[in-house]
Amino acid sequence: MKLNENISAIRARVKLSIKDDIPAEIISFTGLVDDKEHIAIVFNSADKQQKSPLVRVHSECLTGDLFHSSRCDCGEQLDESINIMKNNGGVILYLRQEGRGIGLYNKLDAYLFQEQGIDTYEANRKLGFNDDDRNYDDAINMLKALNVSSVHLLTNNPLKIEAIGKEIIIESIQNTKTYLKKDNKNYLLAKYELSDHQLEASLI
Ligand SMILES: Nc1nc2c(ncn2[C@@H]2O[C@H](COP(=O)(O)OP(=O)(O)OP(=O)(O)O)[C@@H](O)[C@H]2O)c(=O)[nH]1
Ligand SMILES: [Zn+2]
Repeated sequence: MKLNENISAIRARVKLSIKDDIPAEIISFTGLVDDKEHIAIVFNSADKQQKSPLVRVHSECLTGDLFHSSRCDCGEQLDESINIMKNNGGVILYLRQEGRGIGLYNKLDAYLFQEQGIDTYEANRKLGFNDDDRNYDDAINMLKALNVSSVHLLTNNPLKIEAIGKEIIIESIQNTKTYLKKDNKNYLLAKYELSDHQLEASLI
C-alpha cells in the first residue's frame, strides 16, 4: 500500500447547492501518491468535530455527476450524500478516477460495447483493462491528512469497504439508495450480480 504522510492541504469555504446554500469546505492536497487532484468536501468541519464522520468515497463520473446521465446512478448518489451531510456533517472524498479508473474516453468506448449487450465489466476487459482499475490509497492518505482515523462509510461497494478498512477503522456501513433510471438497469444489475454491491434487488 502506497501511503504518503507528507501531504499538505489547502482549504476554502464554499456554499453548495443551487437552492440551499450549504456551508462546506473544499480541500485540495499536494503530495498525494498519484498525480490526480483528488478533493475533499467537508461539511460542518466534520474532520475537526466528529470522531467518526460519515464519509462518501466517490469516484468521478463527469457524465453522471455533472450532467445526470441516464446510464448510471452516480449523480444521484452524490446528491444523496450532500443531502445527508448538509444536516449530519460528513466528508466527501471526490476521487478523480473517471470510469472506474480508465478515464472518460475509454468509458465512452466501453459504452459502445454495452450497446451490443456486453456488461460493464466485460466491456472494460474487451478494452484491455481490469474490471475496476481504481485504488484507494490516496483516499486513505486524505483521511489521515484530515485527522480522520475512523469513519461511517456511505457505500454499496464491497471493494471500497475492503480497501479503506485496511488503514481506517470502519464503524459502520450505510448504503446509498438504489436509483433505477431509464437506461441504467444493466449497469445496476452488473453491480449487483457480478460485483456484490448492496443494492435493493426488488428495485432492479
Ligand atoms: N468503466 C466504466 N465505468 C463506469 C461506467 N458507468 C459508470 N462508471 C464509473 O463508475 C464509477 C462509479 O463510482 P462510485 O460512484 O464511486 O460508485 P461505485 O463504485 O458504484 O460504489 P458505491 O456507489 O460507493 O456503491 C465512476 O468512476 C463512473 O465514472 C461504465 O459503464 N463503465
Ligand atoms: Zn456515472
